[in-house]
Amino acid sequence: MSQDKAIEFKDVSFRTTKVEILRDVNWSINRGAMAVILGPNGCGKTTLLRLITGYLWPSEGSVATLGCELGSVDVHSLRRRLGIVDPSAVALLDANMTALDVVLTGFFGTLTIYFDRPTRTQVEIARKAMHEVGLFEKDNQNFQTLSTGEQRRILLARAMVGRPEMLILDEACAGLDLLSRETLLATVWKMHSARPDMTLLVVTHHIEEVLPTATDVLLMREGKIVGSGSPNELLTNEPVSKAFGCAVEVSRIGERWTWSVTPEIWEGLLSGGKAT
Ligand SMILES: Nc1ncnc2c1ncn2[C@@H]1O[C@H](COP(=O)(O)OP(=O)(O)OP(=O)(O)O)[C@@H](O)[C@H]1O
Repeated sequence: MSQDKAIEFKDVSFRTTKVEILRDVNWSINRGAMAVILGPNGCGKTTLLRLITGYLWPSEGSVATLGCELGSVDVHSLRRRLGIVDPSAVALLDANMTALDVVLTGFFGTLTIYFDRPTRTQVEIARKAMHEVGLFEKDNQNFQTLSTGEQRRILLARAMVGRPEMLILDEACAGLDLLSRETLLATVWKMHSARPDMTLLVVTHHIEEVLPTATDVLLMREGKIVGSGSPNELLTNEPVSKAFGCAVEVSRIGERWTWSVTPEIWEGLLSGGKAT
């Protein structure tokens, strides 16, 4: 285990009593990295994240997050060093909160603000975070009435108030239109540029969400690593097609990646046959 590493998986397998979900995962990223875990539905991304955040325990091997090995660390104090943007949390938030209240819950790791009394300094920090995500003037608006794109940026501000050493985006762009997605990505990119020591981990199944300055990519399929390396090495037709189980054309346009699938493989997809 190295203190320079933000994440370190060594020979990790994870299984329930019935199924093996991850097998032989060896992967590490340095602190300050901008990393992406990319893979299709069901490849094990959420399970990897639960191991990183200490909600699950490896069946074999070891997992270290921010230099702390699971098993020899208080996971609650570890989680305070992480900022997590998880859109599925929206459904769990107290419905009566303003946007500012939601940002303030980031200090307490809670889903409501009514049992906590934020200090004046915390309110100031929360307002600054709202400013940084471009939503300063929405402080008093009920969170549930914000657009989905605005809600995501508020969740980002919530994740940032505790000055996390690692920011984790868990499918943070899911359900966003192009402009909302790009606004969120641009905000995250700017935040990371202003905090080069902060590690950024983006978990996604969309190649378009790989940021221009990403340093590391982990490609997953069916609980196993298809490849890990730099975006230039990994984001090419062969490894991406292997990970996603169909023939994909990957293109780099400027500093971004995009992909497409030609209708020639549709027949194979519809008949449940070969799609590659
Ligand atoms: N508790 C469990 N019991 C049985 N199978 C499980 C359990 N948890 C996850 N799985 C299975 O493990 C595989 C990986 O699940 P996981 O949620 O990690 O994938 P994912 O890559 O995050 O998927 P998605 O992108 O759809 O969220 C899936 O096939 C899932 O059905």
